[in-house]
Amino acid sequence: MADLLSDDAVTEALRGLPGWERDGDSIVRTAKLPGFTDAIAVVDAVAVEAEAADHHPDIDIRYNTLTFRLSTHSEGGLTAKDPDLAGKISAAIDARS
Ligand SMILES: C[C@H](O)[C@H](O)[C@H]1CNC2=NC(N)=NC(=O)C2=N1
Repeated sequence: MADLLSDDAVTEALRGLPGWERDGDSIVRTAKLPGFTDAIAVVDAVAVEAEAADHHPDIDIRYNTLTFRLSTHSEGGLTAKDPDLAGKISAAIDARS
């Protein structure tokens, strides 16, 4: 169980997450990597983080461009789990950009 974030809390969290935007009940980031294998390496690193957090992003893979979408399905919106994992996804992107 995790509490839904207020609109202000979401705005505040996104201030510390460059590249992430709110889309309704989700936060979303698209990132272009140098190539396909870099993109897959990011997905692989994110899979490890997602399993550790028991929190899983929707991932769209288009050649070297990844789109991550985060929402807490069990709560029907955004909780602290979403910006937490967003930060880890951004670190995985930065490490391979
Ligand atoms: C049973 C398991 O803990 C749940 O299904 C987890 C798994 N991963 C999840 N991921 C996301 N994004 N939202 C959830 O509510 C969620 N629930």
